[in-house]
Amino acid sequence: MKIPFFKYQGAGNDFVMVDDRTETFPQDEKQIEMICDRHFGVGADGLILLQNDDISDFKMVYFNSDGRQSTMCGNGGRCIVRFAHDLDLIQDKTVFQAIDGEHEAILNENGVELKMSNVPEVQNFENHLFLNTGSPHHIEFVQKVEDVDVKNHGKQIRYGAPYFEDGSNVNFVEITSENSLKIRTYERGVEDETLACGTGITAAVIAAFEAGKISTSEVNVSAMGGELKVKFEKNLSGGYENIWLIGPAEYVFGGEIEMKI
Ligand SMILES: N[C@H](CCC[C@H](N)C(=O)O)C(=O)O
Repeated sequence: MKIPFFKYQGAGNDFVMVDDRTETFPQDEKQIEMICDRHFGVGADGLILLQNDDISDFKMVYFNSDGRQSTMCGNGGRCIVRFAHDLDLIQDKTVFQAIDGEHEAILNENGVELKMSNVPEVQNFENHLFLNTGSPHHIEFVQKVEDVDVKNHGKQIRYGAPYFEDGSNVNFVEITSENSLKIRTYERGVEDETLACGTGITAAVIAAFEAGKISTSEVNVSAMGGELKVKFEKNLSGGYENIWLIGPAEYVFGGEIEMKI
């Protein structure tokens, strides 16, 4: 079966997008892995289905490049909003459903602004913090992100205690001012460094504020693939809400993929 696809990227985190409002896309792990393969397939960090939803504009279904469905993808969420706009499904505002619930988003001169799930708790350990921004994130602060062996050190943490097979995404963060930081991320399910990770960027900003390393609630983030901004509020019960991930989300090219039913 030939299926049209549309390649999008958000700060270098790239995705194969499929308009699956007919809900006929074969959700087959091996075929999705092959589509995401950078030599034998289209090549992407993940594949995203846009499906109809009863109560909101559309539904997002996310698969990592290992072919397995996974938790929330922040950059993928920003890219599907751009995709929905390009399909004339929405104008410049939307509300859609993802695996972690409802998300608002706005398209404007900043690119796409995506409202992220609330973060009720941040766990603070001796050498790292852990929180879930729609996906699980291990955050370590380092002097210089360019000195980190992200792939090997990230893999060790991702598969080590207490994460094991389920794993976590692993972020190395360098504070560059009281309202800016640099980040590099090892992504679970891609099993490599990606050029940006939206839920990771969000987690890094919240962890930096929680650890007293930044003092503002609007933070500029430099990822390997581009610049993003995170805005948030800390609430009276110690959690975080009204969290927005802001940055570019662009169409790259389209084509057709051959799939076995
Ligand atoms: N690899 C992540 C999901 C995608 C996260 C990332 N691409 C983002 O932009 O948030 C996981 O399995 O937890």
